Amino acid sequence: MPYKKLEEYNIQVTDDVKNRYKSIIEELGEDTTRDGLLKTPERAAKAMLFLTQGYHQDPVEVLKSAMFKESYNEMVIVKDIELYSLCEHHMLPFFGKAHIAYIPNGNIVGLSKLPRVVDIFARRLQVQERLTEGVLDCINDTLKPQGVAVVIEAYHMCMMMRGVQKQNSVTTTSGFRGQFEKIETRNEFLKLIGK
Ligand SMILES: Nc1nc2c(ncn2[C@@H]2O[C@H](COP(=O)(O)OP(=O)(O)OP(=O)(O)O)[C@@H](O)[C@H]2O)c(=O)[nH]1
Ligand SMILES: [Zn+2]
Repeated sequence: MPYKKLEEYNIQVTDDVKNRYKSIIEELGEDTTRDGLLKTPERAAKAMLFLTQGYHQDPVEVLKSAMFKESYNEMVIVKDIELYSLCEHHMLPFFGKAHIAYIPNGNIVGLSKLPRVVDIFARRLQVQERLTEGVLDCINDTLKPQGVAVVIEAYHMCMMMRGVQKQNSVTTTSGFRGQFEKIETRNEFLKLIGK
């Protein structure tokens, strides 16, 4: 699929999706002809298409579009990348931060591309574990660095608003490849992100 910048993404809402949202709202007991709800099926459909636009975007293309030959071979860290995703079990948001590090192996990548890759994987129906591995493997396979590390910390609305109703529990997932499999490199990264 061709690489488009997120802001250029053209979202099409079909009447079919709109009508399905309308039926759901009516099933919930609401009146879809009242003023406030008239445009809600369309708005909801648009919002959901926005939140799942990652299915139409290629993270490999994003990384390849800004890879530069450089001899720098120390750790590069982009931390505190905010992320918003949807859990695939309840289609409720989970949100938090991603921290990414890599050690180049001849190529560096445009820094903004790392948050873009996070967004592409986050804007799909996800579990936090697969989101973490998706970002990790994409960077590892495309950039082929000496090592890559990804840590994600997130709050899950399905555990906050419903279900067990725990407001303060944070889920942390992580993945390490290459040099970061060595304990001292991993510890340096964790120290630099404040963990
Ligand atoms: N591993 C993992 N689990 C998740 C994630 N997001 C949501 N879940 C969990 O997915 C599970 C789905 O379990 P089910 O028992 O089928 O669903 P449920 O009856 O709604 O479960 P409760 O949330 O416990 O009420 C729940 O335990 C959620 O907390 C995630 O990113 N990773
Ligand atoms: Zn859930």
